[in-house]
Amino acid sequence: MRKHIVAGNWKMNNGLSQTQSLITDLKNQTKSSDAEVMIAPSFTNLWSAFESLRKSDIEVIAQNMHFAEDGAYTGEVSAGMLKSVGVKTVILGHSERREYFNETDELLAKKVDAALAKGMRVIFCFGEELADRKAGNEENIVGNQIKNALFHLEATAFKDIVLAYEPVWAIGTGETATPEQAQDMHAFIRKTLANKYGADVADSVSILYGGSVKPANAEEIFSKPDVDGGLIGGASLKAEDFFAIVNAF
Ligand SMILES: O=C(CO)COP(=O)(O)O
Repeated sequence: MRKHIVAGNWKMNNGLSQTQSLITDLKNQTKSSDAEVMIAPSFTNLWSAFESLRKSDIEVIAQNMHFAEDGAYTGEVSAGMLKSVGVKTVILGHSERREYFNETDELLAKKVDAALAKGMRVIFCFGEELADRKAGNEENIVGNQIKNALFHLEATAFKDIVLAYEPVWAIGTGETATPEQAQDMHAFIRKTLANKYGADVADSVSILYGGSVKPANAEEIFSKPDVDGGLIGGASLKAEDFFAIVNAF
């Protein structure tokens, strides 16, 4: 059985006191689904979030990392640093990193390798832009993003990989992929994995959908057979909304 996962990507939101109050609110929520729950606060709040959630089953994860072990990379954070504050999972390849920080497939391949080498789990994000979808080119774009950053890996590496399909046109826009569009793309992603690594690997990898998931649409999206969870932006900043989504499974 593939894992159901709901992860909140807080992006560049919440200072220390807001982080602590949101975590208090999260701890007051009741989980009634089998989904693994994760939150990704900013780097500055990882340690305090980890400490506050030590006894909870909400995992604290990071939004990004550098590929180098350490050294002269001003402003960057390594896998080792993340592990030193209890973080075991990192989001890589978010479209905002690709767009605003010029992260390429080639760079992301190095980051994936660095994270896996440290024994971390990776939530690897990708997705097409609106123009790609309008041109009917979305499968090509997504297929290449996956191949270029991940297909140098051995099959065994996929036990530590979670995929997140986030169509850029649906992020923060209020526009969601329809459940059918999400299902079609997730099925394509699984087929792409199966062609390279075989059905066993393809069937074992959780594929999350991200892009304007809200309490009102989560249940329908999560009901699709190849949608194994969600990567949630805006709606993860309110504990009640986030748990309504967690409990949509
Ligand atoms: O980018 C996202 C999660 O990583 C999605 O953001 P929204 O849920 O705000 O559209």
